[in-house]
Amino acid sequence: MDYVTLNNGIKMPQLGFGVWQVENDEATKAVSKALETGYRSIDTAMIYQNEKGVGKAIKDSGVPREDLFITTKVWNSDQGYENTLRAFDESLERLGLDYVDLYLIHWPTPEFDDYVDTYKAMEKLYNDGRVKAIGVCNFEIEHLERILEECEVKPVLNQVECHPYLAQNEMKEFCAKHDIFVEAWSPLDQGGEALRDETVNKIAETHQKTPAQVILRWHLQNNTIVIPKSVTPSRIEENFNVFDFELTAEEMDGMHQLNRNRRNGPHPNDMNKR
Ligand SMILES: NC(=O)C1=CN([C@@H]2O[C@H](COP(=O)(O)OP(=O)(O)OC[C@H]3O[C@@H](n4cnc5c(N)ncnc54)[C@H](OP(=O)(O)O)[C@@H]3O)[C@@H](O)[C@H]2O)C=CC1
Ligand SMILES: O=C1CO[C@H](CO)[C@@H](O)[C@@H]1O
Repeated sequence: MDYVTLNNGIKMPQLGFGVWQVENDEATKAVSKALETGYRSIDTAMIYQNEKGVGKAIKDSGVPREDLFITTKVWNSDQGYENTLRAFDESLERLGLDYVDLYLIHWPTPEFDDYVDTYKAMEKLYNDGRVKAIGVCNFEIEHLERILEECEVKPVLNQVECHPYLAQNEMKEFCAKHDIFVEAWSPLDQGGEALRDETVNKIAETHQKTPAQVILRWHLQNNTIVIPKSVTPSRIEENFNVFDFELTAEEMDGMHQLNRNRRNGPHPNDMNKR
């Protein structure tokens, strides 16, 4: 397992495990399998409604708390200073933890213009030692610039949709300049088209690996943090088994050519649902 060092000195596994669209009981099973396999970073959110199931797997696993890296997120309807503090307490209780490693704003919802207040509540949680790191999701460069100008604690990462068909090159460049990691959500294109891509499949054949492993390797070699989701035990293992091969510069270049700026999720400026 490779770790990255975030801009506040905290270490985070570069490969983690996502649990969107997994209900509590199934989340307990999937996270238990992931922890057994060796994953140490789990990505959930209040809106996934599975923090309890995730918490149960953590508790049952017996893995020491300090070896785990647990991420959850404040949902759109909980934004604002006081709401965020309350939502955080509720998430912590559902998870059965006394701190989380990373707390993220789920969407900027720019029409409501309260992500700066939300972030300031997260700074309080950070300064009080209740979260080890804070960051954002789905922020555009203009949103990040406001946080960098108006707040004191730099976000450690921006979690955005990213896969070979949505490479996020501009965001990667901006984040690298500011010592902020990009974390890829839907890193496997939600199990869709990118896994069937001809270039990806040819590279997979060369290395005797699967298309998913090749895509995860591309993310890792781009210095991106990844959180693939699966409820299938064999895929949970497959997605973890990506540290014994490397893509060549030429293969990386071939993968970079696949970008077509094609999203599965909404554009962040269009996500203003509360
Ligand atoms: N901040 C945000 O706004 C968002 C964050 N996220 C986070 O990112 C995580 C990952 O993104 P997600 O959208 O779930 O999509 P992923 O790109 O991780 O793809 C998950 C899908 O791919 C399938 N899959 C997994 N591994 C393989 C494999 N090796 N071969 C073939 N198919 C595979 C899974 O099927 P199966 O489970 O049946 O095995 C599932 O259908 C989420 O779970 C969540 O934690 C996601 C969306 C938005
Ligand atoms: O993480 C995510 C998955 O769930 C949400 C919807 O329920 C999405 O909006 C979000 O991007």
